[in-house]
Amino acid sequence: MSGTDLSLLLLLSLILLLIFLKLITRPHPTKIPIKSRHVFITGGSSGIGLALARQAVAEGARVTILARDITKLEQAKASIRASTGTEIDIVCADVLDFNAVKTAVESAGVIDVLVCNHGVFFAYEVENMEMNMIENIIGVNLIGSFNIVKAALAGMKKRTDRRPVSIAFMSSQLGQVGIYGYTAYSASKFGLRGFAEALQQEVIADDIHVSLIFPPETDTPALAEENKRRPPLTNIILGSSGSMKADEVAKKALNGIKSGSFFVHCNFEGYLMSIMTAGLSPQRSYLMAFVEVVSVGVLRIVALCFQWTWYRSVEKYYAKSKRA
Ligand SMILES: NC(=O)C1=CN([C@@H]2O[C@H](COP(=O)(O)OP(=O)(O)OC[C@H]3O[C@@H](n4cnc5c(N)ncnc54)[C@H](OP(=O)(O)O)[C@@H]3O)[C@@H](O)[C@H]2O)C=CC1
Ligand SMILES: CCCCCCCCCCCCCCCC(=O)[C@@H](N)CO
Repeated sequence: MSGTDLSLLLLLSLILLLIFLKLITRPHPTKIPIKSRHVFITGGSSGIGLALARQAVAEGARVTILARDITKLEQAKASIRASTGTEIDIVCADVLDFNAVKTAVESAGVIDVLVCNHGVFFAYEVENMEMNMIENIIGVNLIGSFNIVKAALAGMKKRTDRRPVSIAFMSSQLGQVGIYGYTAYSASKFGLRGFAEALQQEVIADDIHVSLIFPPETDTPALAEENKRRPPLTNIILGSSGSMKADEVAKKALNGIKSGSFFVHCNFEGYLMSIMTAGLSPQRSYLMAFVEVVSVGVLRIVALCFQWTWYRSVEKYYAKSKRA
C-alpha cells in the first residue's frame, strides 16, 4: 500500500469513528435557557456563588440565593441591586439541616436551574484533622448537596414549564485528582461525581440535565482563609497550577450549564483533566467524545508525568525533614 492509500485509510477510519460517536453518545445534546427562569444558587452570598448570581441576573434570570449568614445574604442582595438594578431573593438555611432546606426551597418556588455551589475546604493532613472537621467537610459538601437535591427535585419534576432544566454541582479539580492535604475535601468532591452520574440516569426522562463543574483555585474569601494554614507540601504541589477569578469561573460555569455539558471545565488545564478523567461518565458532545478517544493514551502519559513530579516533591520534602 502506498503512503496516500494509508493516509486515505486513516482519514476514512477517523470519519467512521466520528459518525459512530455521533450515533452513540448519550445523553442527547440539549440547551438550558436561563432568561426569565428561576436560578437557585446555594452558597450564593460569597465567592463563586455570588459571581454566578450576578451573571445569571445580568442574563435575565430570576435568582434566589441560599446561605446561613443573613447579614452576608443581605449584603449580596444589596451589591447585586447596586450593580444590576435588579432584586434577587434570599433564603436562609444550613444545608446540613434538611427541614430548614426544605422550607427554604419551598418558599422560593419551582426551580429551573439548581446550582449546589455551597462548600467548605481546609487543607490539612488527615492525621492533623479532628473527626468533626472531616465530618463537616463531607457533610456540608456531599450530604448538604443531597439535602438540596432531595428538597428541590419533586418540584422540578412537576414543573409546568416543560423546557429542559438543570441541576449543577460545584465540584473542583480536586474532585478529579486527590492531592496532599485534601483527603476529606477530595472525598467529598469525588462523591459528588458518583452522585451526579447516577442522578443523571434517574432524571433524564424528566428532561433534567446534570452538570459537574471543576474549577481550579479561585480567588475567593474561602481560598484566602485556607491559604493561611496550608501544609507546605500542598503549596509545593499546587504551586504551578493555574488560578482564576470568581467572575471567570462563574462565566464558564454558566455557559457549561446552558449548554447542558455533564463535565464543565474552566481553563485549559481543566480541559485536559476532563479528557483524562472522562472514564465512564456521560458525554453529550460527539466532538468532545472524539477528542477523548484519540488523545486518551497520550494524556495518560502526561498524567503519569504529573504524578512523577508530585511524588518527587514528596520524596524530597521528607528526605529534607529527616535530615533536619
Ligand atoms: N475557591 C476555590 O479555590 C475553589 C472553590 N471550589 C468550590 O466552589 C464552591 C464555592 O467556593 P467559594 O466561592 O470559594 O467559597 P466561599 O466561602 O466564598 O462561599 C461559600 C458559600 O457557601 C455558603 N455556605 C457554606 N457552608 C454552608 C452551609 N453549611 N449551609 C449553607 N450555606 C453554606 C457560604 O455562606 P454562609 O457561610 O453564610 O453559610 C457562602 O455563601 C465550593 O463548593 C468550593 O468547594 C472549587 C474549586 C476551587
Ligand atoms: C496537563 C494535565 C493537567 C494536569 C494538571 C493537574 C493539576 C492538578 C491541580 C489541582 C488543583 C486543584 C485546585 C482546586 C482548589 C480547590 O478546590 C480549593 N477549594 C482548595 O484550595
